[in-house]
Amino acid sequence: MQQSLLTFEQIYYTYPGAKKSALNGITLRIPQNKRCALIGKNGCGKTTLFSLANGLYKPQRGIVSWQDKPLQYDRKSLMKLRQKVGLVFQDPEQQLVASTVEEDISYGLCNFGLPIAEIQQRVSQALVEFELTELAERPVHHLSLGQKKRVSLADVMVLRPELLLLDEPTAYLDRPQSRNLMALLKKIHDSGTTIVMASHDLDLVYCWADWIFVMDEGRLILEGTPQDVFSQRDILKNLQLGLPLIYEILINEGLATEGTSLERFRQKILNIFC
Ligand SMILES: Nc1ncnc2c1ncn2[C@@H]1O[C@H](COP(=O)(O)OP(=O)(O)OP(=O)(O)O)[C@@H](O)[C@H]1O
Repeated sequence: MQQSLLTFEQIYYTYPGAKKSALNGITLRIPQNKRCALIGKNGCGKTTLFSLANGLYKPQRGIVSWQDKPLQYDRKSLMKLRQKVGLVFQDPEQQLVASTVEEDISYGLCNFGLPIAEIQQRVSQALVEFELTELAERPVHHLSLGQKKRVSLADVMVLRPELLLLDEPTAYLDRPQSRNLMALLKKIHDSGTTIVMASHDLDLVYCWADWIFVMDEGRLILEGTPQDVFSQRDILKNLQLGLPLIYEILINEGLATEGTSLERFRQKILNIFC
């Protein structure tokens, strides 16, 4: 059986003062080394689940475990967890804290108390990897949104997490920036990092993910390979999610049939776009 990195078991979470719970007994296992996508309507609980994954919130009921060990919520344990589970928020403004790009990338490493030489080495490497060297001295509030998103990803990746959670990473990015981001994610995944991406872009999800979770009203409704999930048209229609346009064209136009020929098309598209 595939090893799980992070496990949510029967998780319930209600925001303070809210009438309805955001998570309603969700059980979900994040498999190691996969490119996972989390999809679902606005407000179904994706961001909340991410916030529980790195201990930002604590469930009122249920257990979140890292490699089968229940999370501990004391400061030291949470620091350790956040080195392993990196969360990149949808809005980079929520993440950027320092005045310059270089300082921002070093912020987390300083918090973790790493030796200065190692901090400098990791920051220089991140500046190169994320093509931020020319922006190193720039104030973060002078950057474009796409540049801010790149910095927020660098902030997290510099800590070398084993699991990377990305909330709507391509939201507001233009096409070239989205493609650059996907190229970066490929490198990150190839280096052994498990990725979970919450996204409303079903075409991107269809091409990129090798495992998909479908949520609704704080629960997991479906999970599986892109083929497994998108062949469940009726369930997806009831959830008002629809299908990826690429998938619909391939099937409706008779260009591919569900099964191996469809998977071949998917792999081809993946090679072109991601
Ligand atoms: N800080 C908060 N206080 C109270 N309720 C909240 C808060 N944040 C989210 N919620 C509610 O919790 C539910 C789940 O929200 P969440 O942001 O997790 O959904 P989501 O799937 O990420 O949505 P989206 O696709 O729009 O980003 C929603 O009903 C939302 O209104």
